[in-house]
Amino acid sequence: MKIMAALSGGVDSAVAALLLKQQGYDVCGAYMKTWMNEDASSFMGDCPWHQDIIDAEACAKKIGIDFEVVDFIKEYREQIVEYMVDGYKRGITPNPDVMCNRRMKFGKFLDFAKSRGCDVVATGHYCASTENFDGTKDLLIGADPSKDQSYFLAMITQAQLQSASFPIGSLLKSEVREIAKMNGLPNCDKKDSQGICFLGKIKIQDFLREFIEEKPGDIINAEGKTVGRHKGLFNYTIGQRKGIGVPSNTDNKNYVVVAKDFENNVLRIDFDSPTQPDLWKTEVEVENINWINKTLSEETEIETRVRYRDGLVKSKFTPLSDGTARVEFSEPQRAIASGQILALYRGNTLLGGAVYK
Ligand SMILES: Nc1ncnc2c1ncn2[C@@H]1O[C@H](COP(=O)(O)OP(=O)(O)OP(=O)(O)O)[C@@H](O)[C@H]1O
Repeated sequence: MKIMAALSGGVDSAVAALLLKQQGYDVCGAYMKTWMNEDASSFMGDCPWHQDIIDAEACAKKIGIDFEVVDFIKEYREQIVEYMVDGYKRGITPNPDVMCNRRMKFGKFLDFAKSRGCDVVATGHYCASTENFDGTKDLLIGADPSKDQSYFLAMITQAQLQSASFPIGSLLKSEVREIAKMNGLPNCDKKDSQGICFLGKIKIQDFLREFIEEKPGDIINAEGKTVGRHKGLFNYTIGQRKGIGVPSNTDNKNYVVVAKDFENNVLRIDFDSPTQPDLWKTEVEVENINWINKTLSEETEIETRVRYRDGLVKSKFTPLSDGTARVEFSEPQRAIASGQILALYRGNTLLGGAVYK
């Protein structure tokens, strides 16, 4: 079996490649050049990708595997950047990191790996997979609770999982760094990447401003009174407290964004309280449901993760006749935005994902 390691220049993917090599697999490595690398550099200024390629190549050399840089700039623009900009233009909140796994890393990049004679793509994600008796695979939560990245894989398919390897999923981050140090990987002290993978330190609003015309409109409070002007709805997130620009007229109560009324170009705000019905939801509808292995076609008690950094919540999943589903949470969940991803779990197993309607 030949494996292509997706090397980002970071320590996690370098250790993933190293472990596979040490286990005796035939491994090669590649860095995926995304849209950020060229198109965006004009308005994003200094980007760390030059260093990432240098680091990825230096690690490959140290591990003793072939390395190449693949140009996916056009594909990334079509598959991820356009999906994201288009979503914000329609008033929803897309999730480019989740889509990057489905469409790029285990989509275009996997196709490329196959064209190079590889059967599997290995990444440095903190998650794991196991094989069942019937040959299907399940995707499991990573062993390091503070690093688990299974959420980002909620929209991958069984076929993609069959061609995926997650060599560091059973390790803690501290162990990964230790392995990198012990084996002299040149990036062993490199800081972890943060934020949306292709934006790095750039604020999403600054990025979107390049593509979406800012349409100012009214800010309306719970009594229906216009209390200010917003700068364009894409600049705001449900649940946001800071930067609304409307001072609170009541002691000890702060305004929060509770809804983005896209049709009327209105930003709705209210006081932040656990009983605010737009802000706190015990029930949501989801669409575009993806099952990684088995489909749940009946009402089932499962766990869900509302967003990446959140814990698991006990939930009742009820499929509806039109391919959508209703999800009832055991306790209210804050600031759910349409277009974002709800990850579906049972115990340690990631069942799949769905998009908030
Ligand atoms: N530009 C890239 N080229 C190739 N593979 C990539 C690239 N960016 C990310 N990956 C792969 O996807 C995995 C998860 O990406 P993420 O951006 O979350 O990195 P990470 O968790 O910080 O890991 P790392 O330390 O390897 O950068 C990486 O471990 C790597 O295998």
